[in-house]
Amino acid sequence: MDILKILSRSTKHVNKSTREKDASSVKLPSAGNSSNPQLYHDAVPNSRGMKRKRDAEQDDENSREPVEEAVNFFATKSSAPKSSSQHSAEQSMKAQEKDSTATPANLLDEEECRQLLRSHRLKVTLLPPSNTTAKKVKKSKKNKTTTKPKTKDEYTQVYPQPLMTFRDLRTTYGISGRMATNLAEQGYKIPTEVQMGSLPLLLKPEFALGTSSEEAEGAGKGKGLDLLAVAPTGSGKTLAFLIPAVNQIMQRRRTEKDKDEHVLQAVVIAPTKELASQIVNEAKKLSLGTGVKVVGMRKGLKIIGALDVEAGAESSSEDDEEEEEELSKKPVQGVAKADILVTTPGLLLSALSSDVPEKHHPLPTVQTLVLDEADVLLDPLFRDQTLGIWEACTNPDLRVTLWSATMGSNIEALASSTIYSRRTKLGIEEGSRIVRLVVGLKDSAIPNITHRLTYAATEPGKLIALRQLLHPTAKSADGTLSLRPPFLVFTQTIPRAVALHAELLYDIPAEAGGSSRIAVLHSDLSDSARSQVMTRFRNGEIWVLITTDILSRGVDFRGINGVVNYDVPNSGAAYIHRVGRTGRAGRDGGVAVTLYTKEDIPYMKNIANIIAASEKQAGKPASEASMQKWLLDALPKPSKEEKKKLKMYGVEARRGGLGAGKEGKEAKGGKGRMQISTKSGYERKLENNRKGAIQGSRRRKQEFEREDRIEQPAAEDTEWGGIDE
Ligand SMILES: Nc1ncnc2c1ncn2[C@@H]1O[C@H](COP(=O)(O)OP(=O)(O)OP(=O)(O)O)[C@@H](O)[C@H]1O
Repeated sequence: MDILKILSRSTKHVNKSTREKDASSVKLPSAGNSSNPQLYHDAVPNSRGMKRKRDAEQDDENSREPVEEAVNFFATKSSAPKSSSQHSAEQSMKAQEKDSTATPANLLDEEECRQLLRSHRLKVTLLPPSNTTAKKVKKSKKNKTTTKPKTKDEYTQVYPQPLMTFRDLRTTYGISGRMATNLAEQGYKIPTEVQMGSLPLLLKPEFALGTSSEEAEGAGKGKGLDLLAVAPTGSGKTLAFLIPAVNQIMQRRRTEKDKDEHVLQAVVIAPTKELASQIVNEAKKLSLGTGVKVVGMRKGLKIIGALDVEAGAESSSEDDEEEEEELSKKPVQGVAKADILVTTPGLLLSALSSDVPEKHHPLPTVQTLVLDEADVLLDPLFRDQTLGIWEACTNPDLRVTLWSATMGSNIEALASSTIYSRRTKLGIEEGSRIVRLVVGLKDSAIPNITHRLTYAATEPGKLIALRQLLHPTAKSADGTLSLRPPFLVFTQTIPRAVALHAELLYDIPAEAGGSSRIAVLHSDLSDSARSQVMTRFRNGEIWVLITTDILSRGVDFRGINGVVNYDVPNSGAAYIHRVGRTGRAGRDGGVAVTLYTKEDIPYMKNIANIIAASEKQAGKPASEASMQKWLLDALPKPSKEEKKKLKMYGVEARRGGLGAGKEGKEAKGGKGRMQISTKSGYERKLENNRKGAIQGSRRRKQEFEREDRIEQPAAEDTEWGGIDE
């Protein structure tokens, strides 16, 4: 099944010709248009006739931007005419291929930057320089009210130099030749919007902000900047934070005597092991041959570079050696001598815990702290752990970058108050500026996904609907709907994921791989089982992966065709992240199906609004919108309390296994497997084998009849017909 190989995100370098050959053989829809990973190319006229326009329905702060009348903010990349930026990116790419003599890019004037950033829907603002934010947040805690840090109007918009091509990283921003080669070998040519906006700022802030307003001072004068970046799912945020991290380490090495010593300089935190291990792979590919060492945190790993909290003395290299020697006698523990450490918050914090209660070993050498999926990391579930690590980073030159496709104003407020209060604690008088970068419509799904809401009267009805997606040849209530594998199915709880897996286990006939094609992944599985499932899914051995929100964030399966929300997500943000597992890096054709019953109706408004906004972004005419206005208007608006409850506990009827009501309640909190079928698993297996045999015999007959006319492919190359459209 070579079509499924594109799921892989391996650590191997891919030879260009092989990659092109693979890509051309790929027929999957979401592997379609990926020649340009950018999402937006709004046309920007040359005339300077500015006019303020406010879109009443776009109640996001992006709508406050002055926009030029001719800019079509809802144009899709396919329908929008090629903008100057797109032309220049393509031209630069061609020039890069032809001409290897590198000259630095010219500094664009502010108006040019403004136009380019606008055409890619990039908005960059400086957060207020004072510590007003911190004060307000503290006050709000006391009064138990939520206060926004400052009004949006008080943020200052700036227009940094955009990155037009990856070649400029070498010629203008000074990354090493080896890293530039690694990027080229991975096939990266045109930067995505978030890379376009953030890389100049993080690599050379003084250059990037050189032509910008006076407000940019400070950030541009050697104090650097901290960054909050909000950019769509699958838009390349990983590279955007890894390139500056690796570059900073290489710069230090160039100037230091002991070039080969590994000093922990960057920590990347991600909420799940799966995401952390994916980031490790990406970082390794990027730093291949640079001498930069990337380590993924594991249980029992001791961090070299952490100070002893009681002794308060910095570990000398002698101490390190003794420590290492000591630890080498204990096989359970390892020692992380790394330049970059990638970790989940709990793992690192427990490695830093000391005998002094509430005190952690500090990490004084860390100068870059990256929070990937920052809104989750600063959400109550992980907040204390993340802030604990942040506090342990005591280096006065620490720069923090926060990344996500969704970031509420409460998270922004918490991030900036933490930056300011940390400064006060460390006695840093004047620090870096906090920059916020937003790509596209904030908190919206990417515009190239097709969304479907499918109503089922009852819980078993959802199972029928899911089977119809699996077997679209069967008579379907929605005949237009079909989903090609591979796809992900999200449930609300672990018991429901387990039960659904058991229910569907024998749905794929043995001749197509049978039960091995369907798998389940959740946090109750062992680490090795989880990573095995991930590998099999990436290799295309698994076609349908049933999971919980554990895979909703950050995980990148390149060729995934669809996402099924078997259970509605617990929040609008959860919807955006779940469906964002498809249609990545600008690929078209991803489908997101959400099944719902009457129990879910009170919570559908949020999702419906996101779908409507995303379709509007994609330029879909109202007549073709999957969210018809009458449905949007008819859905009840959940109260704040209901939203909070939903986020914390999910839909009540689904807190247990597949059965609702009493059955569900019994399974609440339990890990038991529940089934809604009246037949035993064995009976269902026999029945499915029988069905598979009948289907197989029918197909063999058809194939036999066709044999005279066409050349028959080898048996192992044929796909199981049940899943095809
Ligand atoms: N400039 C680029 N050109 C082509 N592909 C790219 C580019 N940058 C990143 N990609 C690819 O895009 C995919 C998504 O990237 P990444 O996982 O970093 O997205 P993300 O923004 O972190 O998404 P999420 O919000 O879901 O975590 C990856 O397969 C990556 O290799």
